[in-house]
Amino acid sequence: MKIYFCGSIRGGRSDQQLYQRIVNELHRYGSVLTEHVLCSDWSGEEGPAGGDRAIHDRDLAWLQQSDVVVAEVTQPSLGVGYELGRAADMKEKKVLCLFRPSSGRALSAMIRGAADGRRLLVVDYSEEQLEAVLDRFFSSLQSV
Ligand SMILES: O=c1[nH]c(=O)n([C@H]2C[C@H](O)[C@@H](COP(=O)(O)O)O2)cc1CO
Repeated sequence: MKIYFCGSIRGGRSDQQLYQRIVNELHRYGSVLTEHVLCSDWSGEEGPAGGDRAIHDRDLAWLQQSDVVVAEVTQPSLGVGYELGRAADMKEKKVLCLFRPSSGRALSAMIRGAADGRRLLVVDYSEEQLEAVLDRFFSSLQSV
């Protein structure tokens, strides 16, 4: 299973340690195409030659190839919102958005309002529930 993980980079890195935990968990279910989201530099990766254009084109190709998309959406990020919008337009792409209400933020209506309970899910969770939430999501894929 190819998993495309989305998390904020230039949108802000305050959840970086949580992204690490999520990616570690995701390894139990498949290969994670976007490990570089864990990069420590807020401005993004050192980057492939070709700069932002190359990052965009490479990521969209990975998004196409992926079986599922898992996004941590608590830290608002233009890039993550864009990836989710593109994924929503890809037929039969399963998308899980993870949001922590304890952040005190309100998730964009354009993400929460896109949830259809089937192909695109938004799950409100707390960090202690992470493993159980992922387990439920990936088990539900097997039963499809
Ligand atoms: O260097 C990068 N590499 C990269 O793959 N991305 C992608 C993956 C992340 O899920 C998302 C983060 O977007 P943003 O940087 O706008 O927060 O965009 C974003 C950047 C920097 O914008």
